[in-house]
Amino acid sequence: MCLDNFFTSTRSGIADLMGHPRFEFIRHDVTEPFYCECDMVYNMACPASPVHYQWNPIKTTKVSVLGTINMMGLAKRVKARILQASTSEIYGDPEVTPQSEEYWGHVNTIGVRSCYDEGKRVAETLAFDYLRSNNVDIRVARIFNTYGPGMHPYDGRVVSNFILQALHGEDITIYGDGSQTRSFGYVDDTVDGLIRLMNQEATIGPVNIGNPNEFTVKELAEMIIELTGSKSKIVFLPLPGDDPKQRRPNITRAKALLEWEPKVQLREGLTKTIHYFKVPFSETVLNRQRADGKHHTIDRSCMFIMRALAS
Ligand SMILES: O=C(O)[C@H]1O[C@H](OP(=O)(O)OP(=O)(O)OC[C@H]2O[C@@H](n3ccc(=O)[nH]c3=O)[C@H](O)[C@@H]2O)[C@H](O)[C@@H](O)[C@@H]1O
Repeated sequence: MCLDNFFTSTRSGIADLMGHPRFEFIRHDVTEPFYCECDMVYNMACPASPVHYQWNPIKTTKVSVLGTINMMGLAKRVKARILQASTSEIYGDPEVTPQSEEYWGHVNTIGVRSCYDEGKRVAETLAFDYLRSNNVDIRVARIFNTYGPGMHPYDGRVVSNFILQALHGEDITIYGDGSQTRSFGYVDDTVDGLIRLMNQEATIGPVNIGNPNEFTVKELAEMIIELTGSKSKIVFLPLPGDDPKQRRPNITRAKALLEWEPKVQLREGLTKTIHYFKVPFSETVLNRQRADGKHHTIDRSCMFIMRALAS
């Protein structure tokens, strides 16, 4: 069963699953309670791109707070195991590197990113309080900068922005001087890590799920220009408020307890992602529709809103 309100996604993302006998889609916003029978809940709900989550920051906080309360309540009622998707952003602008799960973070409570960072921190607190108060069977994953095929072209995050700019021959927009670092995790590795965390008994978390290989944003831009063979030029724009200077996971816990580590490194992952973006978005959707012989409504207005938000 999949719940989504399509705030940052489109129907095309699940088009190939529609009609599958073991897949059920329900349009729902997790800030409202939800009732069903289930064994496991993955609470992944929340806009994750800074452009999206800052667009309606109060709603972003509501998703992390009310949404987590509603999903924890569901897990409590039906005695389901629940995995809460947390984020590297709970470490804020970290003063230690790499970031291990013991680090409490360095977060601005009143900045433009606080709705997401503090919202996700409260979501972790709620998960552990539901465990302590109601014995809910929780798992908490801290996900680091995931990218890959399936991303919305106008997601607004750095990987999709740079690839689209490179493919269209537009300027590559580096915010700041490009010396800030990120550690990019390929989507298949992230999904594998989340499923392993859900399906084991050794730890409830929090567990960092990310690739410890760290790159500057400028290195990322140069790699994407090289892999696409683009003639795009790099331009430098102002750095957004509270943008973290460095981010790199310590994954000792995931290695030891989940026997997990990333398999796909950045160059390979980017190559697959570039290939995905080379097929025009609408064509990808149409191909999927042709493949399963069904017609699915494409929420085109969403694409245009995303483009406006990202610009
Ligand atoms: O994935 C994570 O661990 C978390 O961090 C991300 O935040 P951020 O790392 O800032 O994500 P991006 O928007 O992709 O930015 C990465 C870096 O690239 C820079 N950037 C972004 C976009 C762009 O066009 N140019 C550019 O230089 C940003 O300023 C930032 O320094 C997102 O908030 C979440 O997806 C997530 O929870």
